[in-house]
Amino acid sequence: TGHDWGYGVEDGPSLWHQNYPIAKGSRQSPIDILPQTASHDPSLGPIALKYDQCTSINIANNGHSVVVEFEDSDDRSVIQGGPLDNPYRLKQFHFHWGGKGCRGSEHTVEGHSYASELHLVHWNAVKYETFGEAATAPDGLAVLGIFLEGSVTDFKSFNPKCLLPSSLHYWTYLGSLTTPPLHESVTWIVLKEPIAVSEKQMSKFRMLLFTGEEEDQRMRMENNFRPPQPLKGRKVRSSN
Ligand SMILES: NS(=O)(=O)/N=C1/NCCO1
Ligand SMILES: [Zn+2]
Repeated sequence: TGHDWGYGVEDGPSLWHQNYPIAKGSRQSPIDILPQTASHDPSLGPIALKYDQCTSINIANNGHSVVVEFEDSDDRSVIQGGPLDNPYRLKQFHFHWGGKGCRGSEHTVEGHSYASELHLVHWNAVKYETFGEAATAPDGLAVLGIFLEGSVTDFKSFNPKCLLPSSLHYWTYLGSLTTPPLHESVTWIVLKEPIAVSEKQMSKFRMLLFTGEEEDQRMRMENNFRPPQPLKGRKVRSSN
């Protein structure tokens, strides 16, 4: 029941193509970002985040991550500017992390992984009626990726505004969802500066459980990240 995919040996990222052939597509995510190769594009303006009136609805363990859902019936929480032609509405945020140490992020920077990666998922409500419809359109989604690295500071609350680093410099490229159905509908915006989370907070993520096939099979939820995918000729652009 539930999803036909996971991060284990029997259902992990290398097998997803069996049920989701687009896994071998031409704009898959995540990728390994090479800062020297990213072309600096002066036409790329700053990204603007309006999360002040954000209204979270719930926080849930969906078996693959911990997800915080938002009210998306109006434009109270949007991202715009940068590579985006329209404002995109905040739908949810979730995390990917590793079992220990500094593996756990999905995007990597010159092969360097971070302990975790936060994804703020937004959809183009100007062009599409629902998140589901936007999720299958090439310009339907915009995901803001933020690296988390272990540090001794304590973790702030879940208000996305206070989760942001001081600099909003970013890399951007056209990619996909990193979890099935892997739709190639995402404009990725990955911030260059990581935010610091405490080891205590990281250990809390690691305590979240995957739901096993049999409810009594409580498997540990960790290493819920897809490895980098082929660039296939795509260009990664850099804000200033
Ligand atoms: N890891 S990801 O690309 O943000 N994947 C998803 N799936 C549903 C919403 O975001
Ligand atoms: Zn994600």
